[in-house]
Amino acid sequence: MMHEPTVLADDPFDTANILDPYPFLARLRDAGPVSWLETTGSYAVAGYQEVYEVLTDFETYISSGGLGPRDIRKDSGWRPPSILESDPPIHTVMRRALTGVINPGTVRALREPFTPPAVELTEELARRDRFDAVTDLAEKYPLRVFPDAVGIPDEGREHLLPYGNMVFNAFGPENYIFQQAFAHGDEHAAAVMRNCERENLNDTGFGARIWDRVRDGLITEQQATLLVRALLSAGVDTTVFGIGNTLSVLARYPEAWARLRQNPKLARFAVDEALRVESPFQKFHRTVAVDTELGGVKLPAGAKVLVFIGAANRDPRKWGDNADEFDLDRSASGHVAFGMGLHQCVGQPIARLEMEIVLQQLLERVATIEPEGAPVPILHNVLRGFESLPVRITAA
Ligand SMILES: O=C(O)c1ccc(-n2ccnc2)cc1
Repeated sequence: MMHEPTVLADDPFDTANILDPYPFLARLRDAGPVSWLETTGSYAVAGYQEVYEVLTDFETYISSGGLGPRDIRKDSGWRPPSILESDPPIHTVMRRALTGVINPGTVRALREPFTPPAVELTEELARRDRFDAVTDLAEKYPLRVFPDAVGIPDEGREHLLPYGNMVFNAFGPENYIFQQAFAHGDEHAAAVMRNCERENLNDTGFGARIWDRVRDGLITEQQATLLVRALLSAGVDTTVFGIGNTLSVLARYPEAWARLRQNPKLARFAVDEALRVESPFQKFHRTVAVDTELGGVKLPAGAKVLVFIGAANRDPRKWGDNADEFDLDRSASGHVAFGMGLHQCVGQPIARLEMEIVLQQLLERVATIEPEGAPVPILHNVLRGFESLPVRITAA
């Protein structure tokens, strides 16, 4: 039988709930399958089962309304819609172009060029007894390897992180975090957009391969530009936080670190379990396409649904009573840190490769790692990560 959603006055985008999200997320899961958030004027799903349902039913919960609180079909967003803000059939063509370029086969070849920068960075850090795992490593490594993989010029790379910060904060409300991210937005956007044009891309990177699909007649020139923009929008911040979050978790589990040093092949499982516990991409919206019901609650067409990835990844009904804990023996498969279904992250082979390489190189050179003081969480509307993560280490 149908019932009203639980109404919550909590603001998921206020400072307290951003800096320490998990108590609020537990309350949200316990409030019922679907809640109504008065502060954002959207429904909310935080349980694994309901999040899985929303992500996989892409015809009821659509993406062309945008991932933010506003329906960009009505008042067009701040830029042309991306693959992320598209539904079939437009999405199908763009996704096919991207999976032809980025897939486990093409990404496997990146292990060779992606490894030396991780060796350099970790060798330098292992000579110290303390460092900041975010500013000294997580923020540096992706910028050493990913722009070259896309094939963009050297100049202008300093705009990549700030631009990604804008893009992701735009999936939240236009609060002061959003305003700060957009402070020099035009400059960042112009620099990034220049590097999406074919003439500014080299002939060997992912960018050129995407433009090849224009020549094949699969996508238009504008779609090629938007796909390269997607890579540059998403390919840096997400992996910076993925690396930082993985290290923030592992630094708190010394026995897991010791086991990983004995068996570095477990790095892949450690990355998945860390992404489940501290998901970089915490939340985003979907838009209800047709009147529907979920968890006994009626959802009218046009409504926005805030999908709490980070809450689903810690749902005790899915993961058990120690869901908030890192457990190297848990199978984290099925976690939704990379989404699920039609829009599941096409960049995940690259993200996984970067996180595994950094972790494996650090494991080789660092015998023990532990937090040195409290990490500083970043104030961000939808990403979970740290501005600073001071650690103390002993060299191997
Ligand atoms: O086209 C864009 O702007 C865009 C595309 C993809 C992402 N994304 C988010 C998480 N993984 C990828 C973000 C932005």
